[in-house]
Amino acid sequence: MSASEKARQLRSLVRLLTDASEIVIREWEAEERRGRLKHGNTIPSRELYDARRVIHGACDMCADLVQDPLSRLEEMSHGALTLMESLYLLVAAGIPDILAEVAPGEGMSICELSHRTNINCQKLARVLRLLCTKHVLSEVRNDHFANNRTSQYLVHNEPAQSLLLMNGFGVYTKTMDRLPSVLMDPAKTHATAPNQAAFQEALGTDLTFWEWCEQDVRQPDGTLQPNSLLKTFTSAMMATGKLVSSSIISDYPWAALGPAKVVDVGGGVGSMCMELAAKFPQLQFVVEDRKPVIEQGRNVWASEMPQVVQDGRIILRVHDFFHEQPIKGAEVYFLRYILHDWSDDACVTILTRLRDAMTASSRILVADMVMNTTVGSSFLKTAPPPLPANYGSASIFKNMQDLAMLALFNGTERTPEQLSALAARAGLKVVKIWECRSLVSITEMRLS
Ligand SMILES: C[S@@+](CC[C@H](N)C(=O)[O-])C[C@H]1O[C@@H](n2cnc3c(N)ncnc32)[C@H](O)[C@@H]1O
Repeated sequence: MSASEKARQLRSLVRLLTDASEIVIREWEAEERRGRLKHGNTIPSRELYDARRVIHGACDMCADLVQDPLSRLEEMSHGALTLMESLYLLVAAGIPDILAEVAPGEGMSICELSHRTNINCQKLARVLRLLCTKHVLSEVRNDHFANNRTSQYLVHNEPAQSLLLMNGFGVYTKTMDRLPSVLMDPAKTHATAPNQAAFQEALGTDLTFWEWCEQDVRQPDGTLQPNSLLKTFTSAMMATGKLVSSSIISDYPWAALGPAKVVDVGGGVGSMCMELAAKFPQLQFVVEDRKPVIEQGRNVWASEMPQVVQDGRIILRVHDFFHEQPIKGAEVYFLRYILHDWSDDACVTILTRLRDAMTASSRILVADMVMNTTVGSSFLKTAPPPLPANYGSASIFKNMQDLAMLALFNGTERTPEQLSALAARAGLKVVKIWECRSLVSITEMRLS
């Protein structure tokens, strides 16, 4: 790229940053006038949502433009694992909760933190300083650390803490470590089965991730106990679900469905339906999943939403989504975080079972990440140039999740075109992609 091209690009990015920043500042001021404190997971306006994406993508593109390529590559190559493990240590040692005991302006001395966590003082300081450099924590004066806006979010927040613990668990790091060798192995590179992924190579098992998680683990005293990863995973799913559920509720016209039946296929314990039930009293729900999950779900609903159970608005039933769908003609068949776990052929079977149960007024709502490429898609909003069509780094988490699905299950996050192709193979058509103000969008499918 010539000097003048680089200059043009840098100036354009800075203009984007300036304009988007003004939008963010206006929204902050409006919030302050309304006297409400905004937390990270409330729903932003469309304008604010897009401005955030622009700032995120443009900052990284500016860095790419001005940074030396080798230092950038070196930073990325070291960065992910080091950051992941530092975040893991932060949470595993309980540091955000400990720091919540002191005034943010004062902070806590590293000696006190070392005493409370039993971690060597100098070594702990180095880990915390890496997180300060990444703006996750603050060093308010020499050797004194305090929570900031980001680490404060973790304080006594078990689901959010579980998310960071889960990623730092050996299972995930070992699995990602085996991904390159599995992709380069001619015998394994084309595998699509959920028990022939990097996960099986890493853990030396033939079981799928789900089966492995549900196996009891022998303890040092010889007793068998449930795998602790399962509990952490369920809690982490709650944190991820919470991040996206408000946008799923706000960005699809649920109220217009009236007294409709929603079948949550592979619905887990039914956490999404709980949120919908609280908001839309006319809706009726069926949550379907595997037996151990449904048993857990019955307890959760009895304690959290007993009135909905008594009113007969919720049915929890054991159902394998590869078999005939027994609830015929429901208005909505909802699939959140299901298709991304499975290969195309498996997804076509899941969708075909639903197609066979649908009538003209039924729809399938797929709530998954919808991937955009840097080149763009006619189904999705395109970022302003010179950003790539998918807003660049603002979408990087989607690509990371996509590779996590590949490594764990041979699963995939899909583009609109790939979702349309799946729908067509199952005798369905995509009628609309509802772009939600979160990482997950809703793809609506009808009978074709
Ligand atoms: C990633 S979780 C998503 C759960 C829920 N939809 C949500 O958004 O919280 C995938 C779910 O699929 C369920 N599942 C896996 N295989 C299944 C099958 N063959 N039939 C029904 N449910 C299945 C799992 O038990 C799990 O609850």
